[in-house]
Amino acid sequence: MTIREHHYPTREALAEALATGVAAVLCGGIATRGQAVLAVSGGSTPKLFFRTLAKADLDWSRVTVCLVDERWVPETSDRSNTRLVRENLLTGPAASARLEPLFEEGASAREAEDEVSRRLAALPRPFDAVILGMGNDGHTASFFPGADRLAEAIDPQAGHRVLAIGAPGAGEPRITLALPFLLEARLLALHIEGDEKRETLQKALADGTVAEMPVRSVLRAPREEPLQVFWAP
Ligand SMILES: O=C(O)[C@H](O)[C@@H](O)[C@H](O)[C@H](O)COP(=O)(O)O
Repeated sequence: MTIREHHYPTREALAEALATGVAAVLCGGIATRGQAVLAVSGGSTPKLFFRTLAKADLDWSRVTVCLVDERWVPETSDRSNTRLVRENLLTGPAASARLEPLFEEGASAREAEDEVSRRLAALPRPFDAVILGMGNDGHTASFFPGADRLAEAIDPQAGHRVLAIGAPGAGEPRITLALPFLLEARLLALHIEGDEKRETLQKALADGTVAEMPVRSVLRAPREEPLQVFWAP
């Protein structure tokens, strides 16, 4: 896939630009099919982007937000990506968006997989926008090096929408959208910040295996539309 890099002098400028781009895509989805779906990543990077996007002037009641991946912890945990989205994105005008969480109380990630998959099946496809993050170990979504179900998660033939996944570097068990589902998105973006992540991306773009740096499964995927990389120092 073609990679288009957008560099900004500050994280604030990046957040403004990414929020403007995502809001435009969501407006387009609402205009053409009456609703829009946005899948976002968790972790520490997206907070400022979420707070900026939350102020966008669009009909949020027609937007569904879901996560690219989730750590299998309840929303009371400060590791919960759902909590991060609720507290930073679903605020102000965006509070009227619908949240489709990946977590199910009282079940393991593996037990909840079918039910979460059924809930996701009810969402319009392709998603309007998918915003990925990346770790310095070369993971994106919950496609971690050494993950127990990495092959299934990135295999277009496996037929998963979502799957439970575990890896030594992942902390708690996780659930992640599968690669083919992510690749369908109208806007596919990778949001990274700092010199270390820029170097990680350069390394991922060079030769090497997908198992070693699973973000390569995205970078090397056959997709006509480019991957939009947003970076700031
Ligand atoms: O739940 C998560 O951990 C993610 O969705 C994950 O894929 C994230 O995007 C990267 O780990 C980057 O995380 P940071 O922004 O914290 O560096």
